[in-house]
Amino acid sequence: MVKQTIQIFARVKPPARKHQPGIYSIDEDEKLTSSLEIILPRDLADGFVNNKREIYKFKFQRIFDQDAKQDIIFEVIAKPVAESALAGYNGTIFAYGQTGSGKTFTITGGAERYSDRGIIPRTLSYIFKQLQKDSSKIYTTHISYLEIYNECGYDLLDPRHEASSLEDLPKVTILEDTDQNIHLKNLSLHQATTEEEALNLLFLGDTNRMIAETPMNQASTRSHCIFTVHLSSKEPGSATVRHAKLHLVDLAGSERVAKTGVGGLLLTEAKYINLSLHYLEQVIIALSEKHRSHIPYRNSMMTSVLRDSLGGNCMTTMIATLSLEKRNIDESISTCRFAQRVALIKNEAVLNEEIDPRLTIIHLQKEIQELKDELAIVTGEQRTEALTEAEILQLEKLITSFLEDQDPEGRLEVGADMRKIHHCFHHLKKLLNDKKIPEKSPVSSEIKDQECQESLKEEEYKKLRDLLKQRDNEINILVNMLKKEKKKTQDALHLPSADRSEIKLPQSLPFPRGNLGEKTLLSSVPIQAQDFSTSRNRSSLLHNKTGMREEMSLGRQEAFEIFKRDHADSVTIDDNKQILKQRFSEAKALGESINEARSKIGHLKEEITQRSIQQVALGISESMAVPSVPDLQEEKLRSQLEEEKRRYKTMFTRLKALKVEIEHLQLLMDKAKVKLQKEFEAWWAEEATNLQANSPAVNTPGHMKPFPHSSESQQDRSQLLSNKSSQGWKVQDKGAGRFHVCDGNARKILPSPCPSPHSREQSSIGAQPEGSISERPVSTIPLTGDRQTDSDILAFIKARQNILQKKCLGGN
Ligand SMILES: Nc1ncnc2c1ncn2[C@@H]1O[C@H](COP(=O)(O)OP(=O)(O)OP(=O)(O)O)[C@@H](O)[C@H]1O
Repeated sequence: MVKQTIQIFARVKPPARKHQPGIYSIDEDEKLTSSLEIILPRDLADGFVNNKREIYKFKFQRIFDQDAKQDIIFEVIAKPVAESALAGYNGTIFAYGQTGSGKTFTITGGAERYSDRGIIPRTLSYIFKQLQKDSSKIYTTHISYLEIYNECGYDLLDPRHEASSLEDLPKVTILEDTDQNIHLKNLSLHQATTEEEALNLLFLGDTNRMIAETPMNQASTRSHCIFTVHLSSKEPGSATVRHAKLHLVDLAGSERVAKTGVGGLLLTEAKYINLSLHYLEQVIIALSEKHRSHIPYRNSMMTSVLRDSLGGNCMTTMIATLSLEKRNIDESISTCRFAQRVALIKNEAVLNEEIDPRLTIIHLQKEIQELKDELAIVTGEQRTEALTEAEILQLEKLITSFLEDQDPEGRLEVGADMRKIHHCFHHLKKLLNDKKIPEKSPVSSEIKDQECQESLKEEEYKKLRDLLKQRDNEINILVNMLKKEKKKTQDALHLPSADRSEIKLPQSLPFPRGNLGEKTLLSSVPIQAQDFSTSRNRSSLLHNKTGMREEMSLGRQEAFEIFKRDHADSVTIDDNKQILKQRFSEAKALGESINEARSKIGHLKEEITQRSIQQVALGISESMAVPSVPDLQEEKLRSQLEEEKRRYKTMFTRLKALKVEIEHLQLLMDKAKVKLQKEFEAWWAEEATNLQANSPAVNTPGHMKPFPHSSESQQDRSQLLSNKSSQGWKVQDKGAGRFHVCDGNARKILPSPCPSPHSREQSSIGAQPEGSISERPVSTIPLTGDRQTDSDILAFIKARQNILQKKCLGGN
């Protein structure tokens, strides 16, 4: 059992703008703890005489200032917890702080750089590396990802749904058994056998979380998320299984409702969050008070789920995230106060061991059989019929292996069958006698002579056999040499290409099939154009998750292209693309070097073997003894071989690290794509609604006739799609479901490149000089009367026009 108080750490977020100096200071001098001093500037508004406290001092295990990087946070905070989880103890790391103070950044990581990955991906990476190293145990790893929003739990790892809102995800409920253990109904557990699989699960959960959030529900801010790694370990053959859970928790923003000044749904949410954080605080207060018998865990879902982490069987660590800007001072002080209380809580972590029921059953069955056999001997209920041939053969085999067994403790297991026991004794007696008779019995001279002659014959026979063996070897060596010479001649004479490629291709690859190694090493196709198999999975996941239509209408596609190009995140995406390209080419180059090293190793090995064969051949032809130590040349070859192996290993390790980095970058890019798509869809829907509102002709029920599928109308449609001239469009009611589209209306729905209100305003005003487009010829555009299709058609026109306008402006 390990008794430990909850460890508390603080992390200060870098300010958005340079903040006022002297707001806080960190004192690292004190042994084992650091202290944070928050200095509250005296406000003249409070009058000259005020007794408001000015300096607040808080102690933490360690305080990470603004420049602390993610790797240090992992090393100091998360690694020890991950280590104890691997040893079989439950662990929890939770981040607490106001909105925007860096909780998600610390727990999950930033979305821009690989180096920004947070505690979860780094912990997964660490755990899987350790599992690979430890072959003394059998490990199984499962992942779950729970989101708690407004006191309801949701399973973020539900693969069946195309979640477009949180309510689409399965609801998780709490069940309590008679021993007061908490069980989460509907929370799925997914086995992850590799780091990659675990990261994909994290990605799936984060994507579900992102997609399910709407502007009214910024889930990341208003929900609690618990990512859990469930580890089980067992020594081979042992019936004892150890279970450990590692919770990585991103709590909702801790700000007070009064300060946020919200109403409506947001107020309800804020109340829930505040309520659940209030209950968390109550639990913590109760735990920090001595002699409190009742701890109000059941008041909220979060405290119920984290019951073991707070005052229970768990090694728990809290990270107080602080945004120490002047306007956030009050919130920061309350976060620190909360942390000070948390630091008083003592947990008692125990190893969670249980006996594997399957193994227990096997043991019990064996015991029952042994007892039955014993009983049969005691009661004399023995079988009397003779042993069969097969049984005798089996027994003799058992006896032979028993006699050959070097283990003095080894047992001859024949069960409680008296017939078998008797047979074993007889057989052993026979063996013993057969061995002893020649030693003990008087030997006649005649027999001795005979034996002597026999042993002479034996010797001669042995000599001849050795000679034959030697000749065989010589023949083999010569045949091999001949083969090699023949091959060389064939190579020189240009073998057919298929044979050559066979020789060139490496026999084995640094990575299993379908992985980076294969593609990097073997293909001549540029590496950028390729994708990992996992990434293919991800992209289908992306489609599933966004509900992205496989084929967008042309107009929508064009609008999306413009939207994407001008989106604020496009710089990050482009940067990441560049980094990804670099990493790909580095991986490709490394793959090639690895291949070279591999073939060099092969050549060196072959040269060494060749040399040895030559030595042997020389020895045979000149009747010389083969030297027992390698000559200088061979030694040189061997040291070159060692050097090449070292180089290979270094490159291989780097390639593995690159693979992980590439996959992470791909995840980041996929996430950015999902976000972009989501924002585009929202913007598109909004524009379509505006368009419907601004286009009375389309709204008038009398004109909403379905689009007739006549050849004429199809011609109109194809005319629209094939019209590549720079025309403006305006919608005019022409009756019978037909509309004229010209510039006036179309300009109202121009896709704004960036969905900010400011840019939308700009786009609705239009950058085109007045009259330059509206004077252009009016064309007939057939609208279908279907809201979605019509807005697609109109948006297509607008997107085209936007491009044309840009072209015009560029031309001017
Ligand atoms: N230590 C840091 N270094 C660099 N950027 C950071 C750091 N901490 C936070 N940020 C950035 O600050 C912004 C807000 O951080 P984050 O989303 O992690 O806050 P949060 O506390 O999780 O907020 P919420 O409660 O809304 O979820 C993000 O853009 C993040 O990248």
